[in-house]
Amino acid sequence: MMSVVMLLLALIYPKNGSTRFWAIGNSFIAAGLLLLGLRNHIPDFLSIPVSNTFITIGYCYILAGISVFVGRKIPTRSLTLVCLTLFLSFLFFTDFMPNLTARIIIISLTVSALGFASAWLFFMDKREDYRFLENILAWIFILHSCYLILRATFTYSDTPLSNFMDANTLHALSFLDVFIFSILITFGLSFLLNTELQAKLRHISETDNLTGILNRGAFLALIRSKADTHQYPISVMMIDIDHFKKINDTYGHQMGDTALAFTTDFIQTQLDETSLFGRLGGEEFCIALPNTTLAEAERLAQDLLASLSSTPLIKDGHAINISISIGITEHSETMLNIEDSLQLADKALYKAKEAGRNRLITHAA
Ligand SMILES: Nc1nc2c(ncn2[C@@H]2O[C@H](COP(=O)(O)OP(=O)(O)OP(=O)(O)O)[C@@H](O)[C@H]2O)c(=O)[nH]1
Repeated sequence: MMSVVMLLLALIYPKNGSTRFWAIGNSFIAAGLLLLGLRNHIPDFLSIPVSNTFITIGYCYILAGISVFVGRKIPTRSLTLVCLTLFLSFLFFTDFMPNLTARIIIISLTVSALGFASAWLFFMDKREDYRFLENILAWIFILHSCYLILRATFTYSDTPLSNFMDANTLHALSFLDVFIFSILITFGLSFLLNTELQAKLRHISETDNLTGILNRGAFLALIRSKADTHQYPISVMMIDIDHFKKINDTYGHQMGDTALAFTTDFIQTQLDETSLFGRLGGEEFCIALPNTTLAEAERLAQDLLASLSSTPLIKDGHAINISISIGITEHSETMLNIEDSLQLADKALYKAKEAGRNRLITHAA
């Protein structure tokens, strides 16, 4: 049933690489358990080596899906080696030296190792959006793996088993363990997909698709939240590209777009990670610098003006000089709201345009 859920998710999210791996993984585990349950009704080859290899392949696929999800390379070679080794050792302990105890220990330790590796991958993922769910999933894998180690240890110290179907409660509980594990993991992974989808939607709704920086709405929301957390003084820089219409008119709209992206990238390289940078619309941008005085912001603006005007955009055989005008103000505790400060910076920008462009004007309170 859980593999059907995963297959449905893979159909709903066809572009998501991890879902496909998880769906295939769950299907292999389900097929392996089915073959295992048909013991005494089908040839031993199918109900022992093949079934256990299927289960192992299933866990390998789940681990591969997690690797894709967390942005790591799939350890294809190691996983293939694990499956091959398990298959051959199961063949050996089924046909050449039948030994149920050895088989239980091998499958338990193999699956628990894959479980620990999966948990490790989740723990190593540092993305905040997924932290909570990934920790829960990691612990589900760890608990499942610990149970399997317990099973291997008991099997090793217990009297040798001759028939799996006559095995004690710990072995019988394995079916329950896999059942509960599959349910928890399927739900956990689908919640994770949902969180990923939400994060993608949020990113799309907050990002300006031409420049990749914050759009107007997201920028204003973020700057308001910085003001709420009292990261004073917050210096605000309103920036507008000079004679941008001329670039569009002379070189075409596409070159205009390139100039916007070029200017954005240029400015972004001059900012540190505490700065907020957004495109307010057209060729107008805004930078908010929390915990930055007016004097520090002015220094940064001067550097920007000087370096941008001496770095032409080179494209299609053209060298286009781009300059910007900047209006700056400082938002302090005594001011009513951040929108007023943005307006003051905008007025200063207007003055910079009037004064001849390619300059900065400060609005001092
Ligand atoms: N290529 C391109 N052009 C845009 C975009 N958004 C706005 N524009 C154009 O930007 C131009 C802005 O022109 P103006 O507001 O007259 O300003 P300007 O030519 O930069 O002159 P000043 O600001 O006074 O220096 C308009 O022609 C808009 O059509 C965009 O996303 N891509």
